[in-house]
Amino acid sequence: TVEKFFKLIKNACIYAPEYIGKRDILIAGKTIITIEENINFPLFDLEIYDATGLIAIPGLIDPHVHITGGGGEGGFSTRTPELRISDCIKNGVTTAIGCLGTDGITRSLENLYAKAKAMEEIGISTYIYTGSYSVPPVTFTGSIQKDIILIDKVIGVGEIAISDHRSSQPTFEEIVKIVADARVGGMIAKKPGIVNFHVGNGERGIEILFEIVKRTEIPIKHIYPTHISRGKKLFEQGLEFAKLGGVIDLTALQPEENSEFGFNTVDAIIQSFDNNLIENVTISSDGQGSLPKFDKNGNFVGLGVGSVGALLYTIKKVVERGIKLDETLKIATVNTAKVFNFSKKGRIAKDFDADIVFLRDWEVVSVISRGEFLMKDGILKPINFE
Ligand SMILES: CC(C)C[C@H](NC(=O)C[C@H](N)C(=O)O)C(=O)O
Ligand SMILES: [Zn+2]
Ligand SMILES: [Zn+2]
Repeated sequence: TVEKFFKLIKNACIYAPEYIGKRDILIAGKTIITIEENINFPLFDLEIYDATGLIAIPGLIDPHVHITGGGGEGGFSTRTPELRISDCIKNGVTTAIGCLGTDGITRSLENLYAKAKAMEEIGISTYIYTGSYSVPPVTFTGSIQKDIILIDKVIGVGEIAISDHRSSQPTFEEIVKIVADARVGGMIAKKPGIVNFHVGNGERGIEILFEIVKRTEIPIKHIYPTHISRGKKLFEQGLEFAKLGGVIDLTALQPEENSEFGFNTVDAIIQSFDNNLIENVTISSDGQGSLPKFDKNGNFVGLGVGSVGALLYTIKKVVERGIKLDETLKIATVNTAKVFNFSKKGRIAKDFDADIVFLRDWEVVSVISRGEFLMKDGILKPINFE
């Protein structure tokens, strides 16, 4: 079916993320052109979608996804599967940033780039980090600045591992040069130049990141640490980082994880609200990344694999704890868009990309990405081999 240029969404209950109530939305091509109480355009050859009874939220932005798979920390048979693009659509993720992890040898940046382009061909907006866990980072061109300046999808470096037994044990000098290169490369290419740091369970936590802020002229916005809710002490450090104006990324609670065991991302998000720091918090899924799994007593029981469904699942869990949906949505929409200067993403608003997810009781019913239905009333757009 050929997509109509004009689409009229009728009577959606909109969380933009702020709650604006029942509205009609007119879409032209990839863009939202107006949102009003009642839009009647009988003149145009347009598609009308009746969203009565549905909640509309902005397409979710997932800033850390192992789109070509990751893992391998338990040997070759523990290398995790690459992302199924339909998983993004079914879970309301319309923008994703791809990364490599521990294994920067059998996983390649070229493959990461190709997968990001595949997702884009289907209709998901994608970007990638150059590098992987290790320092010096693996690159396309041999230079971080060249990668950022010459390869359009590269918007920064990540996930660079610190305070982790699997890191390269990078020195301050090595780390600060990566952030410096990301900043200058980003300036020249008009990109955010973000360094996404993987923070492990090590005692040092994000000490080295505070040092960069303290000892150099580099603005804190280039430093974007993730997994910050993996431990209580690290999260407390994270709140201090947020108080300096930094943004901390929390790995979302995975759909099969219960939020009752120990300190977890839902607790961390609630605590961020209580400290009035929610504007400085985002969540990411670590989708297709390997996740150490623990049983109800916290014993390691093997490796799980992250799911992009963790974003919506975490938002639901936070709302069930009493935080309003319009507040909670920020951590996977506008806050994330701000980190990366995505000026047209993260909001249901005039002139923004038409990235809209329709929910009924937390079930994703329909997804529009860049003005195109990728799923309509439960029916997915055909995706090769999926
Ligand atoms: C935050 C915790 C739970 C998961 C986290 N995952 C990764 O960093 C990705 C993984 N190493 C891969 O390369 O696929 C971890 O292992 O620490
Ligand atoms: Zn990681
Ligand atoms: Zn990861």
